Formats: sequence, structure tokens, C-alpha cells
Amino acid sequence: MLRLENVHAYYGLSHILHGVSLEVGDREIVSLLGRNGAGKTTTLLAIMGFLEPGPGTITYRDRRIGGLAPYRISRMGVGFVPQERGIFGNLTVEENLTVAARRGSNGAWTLKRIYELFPRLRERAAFRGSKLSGGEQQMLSIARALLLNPDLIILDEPSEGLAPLIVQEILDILLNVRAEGVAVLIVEQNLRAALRIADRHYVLSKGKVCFSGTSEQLNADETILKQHLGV
Ligand SMILES: Nc1ncnc2c1ncn2[C@@H]1O[C@H](COP(=O)(O)OP(=O)(O)OP(=O)(O)O)[C@@H](O)[C@H]1O
Repeated sequence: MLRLENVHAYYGLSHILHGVSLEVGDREIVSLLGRNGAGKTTTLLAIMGFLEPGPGTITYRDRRIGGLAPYRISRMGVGFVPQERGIFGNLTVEENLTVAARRGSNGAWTLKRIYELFPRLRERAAFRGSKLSGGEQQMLSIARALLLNPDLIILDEPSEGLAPLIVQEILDILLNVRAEGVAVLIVEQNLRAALRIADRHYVLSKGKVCFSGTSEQLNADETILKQHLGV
């Protein structure tokens, strides 16, 4: 569904990604791991069209998306949940959701279904975005991405700064989302969270993939765990 082949990315003159290749299949949950500064966020920004395209190819459903504007990539069915969450603090939860829904197609994800998946958001429907807890903001950000009816949802460290119980809740939501047919690419610092939900993992180091494999293979690779994941 999503394929990166030998992708390079730059911030000005700084060469950050040095030939990243990875794949996400239909209905798969794939994690992207690595230490701070390894290039995880940069990889997501390159996929979503926020960076000038460098050498390498990025394809989504066999169409090249490198160089397309972010809104076009999201309209093709790629939802993005950025690290800073991107919700409107001065709008209510329901307004945040209806603004997102209006931009989407008449697809499967409706406000009603979103409230079934996120009962907390229904309870908080009249609250302003800025009054939500970190976990609720993260849920709202995921809900907004789903209302665009994506086939693939990409998340940048959704567990960052959240209490373990809320992290569990968010991981359960992502498992439900996958059960509905949506593939997931998730950047994580939290190895346990990644091992819990992802089918396969990629580990980045200095802008290169230094490991790719299943949870079982990752758990068995002590060098990768020690050197690149600090376990
Ligand atoms: N806007 C920018 N301009 C220049 N360099 C940047 C910029 N953003 C990130 N970098 C550099 O790019 C490298 C990769 O950063 P990136 O944010 O992709 O890492 P990461 O793996 O997501 O780590 P983190 O968990 O810290 O977000 C780092 O060396 C970082 O300092």
C-alpha cells in the first residue's frame, strides 16, 4: 500500500535521510522506532509531502506521491496525526470533528461511529479543545484523521507524555481501527507500546534503516535493542 524506496531528505543543506526503504501492507500495523534524532519524524514528513522531495521514490497504492502537496496525499486516503496533534484549541470537540468531517468523503467514518469508538469524546463534545487532557487531545487528533476516511493512518508518537493507562486505551483504539480495515504506520519511542500493537518494525539510525522484522525478531536482536533502542 505504502512503499518508500531509497528515500533521501534534507533540511536545507543538512542531509537527514540517507536512503530509507520501507513498506506498509494493507491492514498492517508497522512501527518506526529509533533514538531521538534518528529521522523518524522526518520520514513521516517526507511521506506526507511536507518536505521538498529528494532522491528516492514514495508510492501509495502504486501511485507516486513524492512532490504532491500534503492535502492531496491526505485526500488519496492517508491520514496524518502529527506530534503536536493539530487540533483547534478554541473550537469544541464536536466542532473540531465536524470541520474535519466536512472535508472528507461520504465514507464509512461518521460522527456517530467516532463517538462509538471514542466514548470519552462524546462525553466531552461541548468542551473546547484546549480544555482536554493530553490523552483526550490525542484521541481527538486520531478521530479527526479518521473522519477523512483514510486507508492508512500515520501517527507521530501518539503515546508521548501520556499516562500508561491512556496509552493502553489509545493502542486499543488503533487495534480497533485496524480491525475496520485501516493500515497504521506509527512512530514510537515506547518500545513496549510498539511491540504490543505492531506486526512489523523498522528501526532507524542516523537516517538509515538498521533493522526490519517482526516483534519476535526484534525481541531476539540484543544488539539492536541495546544500541538503538536503549533497552
Ligand atoms: N527543521 C529542521 N531543520 C534542521 N534540522 C532538523 C530540523 N528538524 C529536525 N532536524 C534534524 O534532523 C534529524 C532527524 O530529526 P527527526 O525529528 O526526524 O528525528 P526523530 O527520530 O523523529 O527524533 P525525535 O524523537 O527527537 O523527534 C535530527 O538531527 C534533527 O536535529
